[in-house]
Amino acid sequence: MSGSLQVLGDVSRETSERLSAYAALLRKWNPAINLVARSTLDDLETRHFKDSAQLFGLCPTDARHWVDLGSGGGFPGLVIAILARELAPDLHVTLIESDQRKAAFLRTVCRDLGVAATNVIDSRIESAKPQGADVLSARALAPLPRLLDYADRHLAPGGVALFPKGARFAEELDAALASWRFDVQNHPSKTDPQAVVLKLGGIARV
Ligand SMILES: C[S@@+](CC[C@H](N)C(=O)[O-])C[C@H]1O[C@@H](n2cnc3c(N)ncnc32)[C@H](O)[C@@H]1O
Repeated sequence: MSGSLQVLGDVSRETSERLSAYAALLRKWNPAINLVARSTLDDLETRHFKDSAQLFGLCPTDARHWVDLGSGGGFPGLVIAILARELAPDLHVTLIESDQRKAAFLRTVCRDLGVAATNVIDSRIESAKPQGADVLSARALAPLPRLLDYADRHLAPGGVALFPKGARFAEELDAALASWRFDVQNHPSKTDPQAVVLKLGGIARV
């Protein structure tokens, strides 16, 4: 992994080495448990690492608990945890992933890379204890209305949700507004011209 994640500016050599070690473990485990689509392995850095890292810049400075839902191979949550180790040492990261083999992978990466302030919950989002997150993220998990049900369970009052979405994000926002009200900012994706990162606050049922 290059020392500059571009979307973030420079990271230290130690962080860059941790990200590279994570990428190596991902390549090793991927054939067995399909952590990311094989077609994306040639472009891991942009498709997964930079795509995840861009969310870090949207994190409120006073956030203490970031919860990533349906983390899969660790995107975006585990990239955030690795960056936080250097850039936001007071930020604790929780990864919720119900697939036991993927959860085992996430724990292995955290242990091998010394990413200590990270907790992996290997249960379903719907049954995990409410997390009181300051920041909630989920990539490629569910349509926005379902993500808002999850936010209702796991977000603290005043917390924000960061949801990367594709070109049809406006339709998802319309569908969600039938049952929810929220403030929304659309941040153009730094890795995909069709995509956005939705930043939602003030989430409440209509
Ligand atoms: C399409 S993958 C996306 C993984 C990752 N966020 C990414 O962008 O690469 C969705 C992941 O969410 C997990 N998942 C789906 N529904 C879940 C639920 N209700 N509770 C916990 N994990 C769930 C799946 O096991 C899978 O690993």
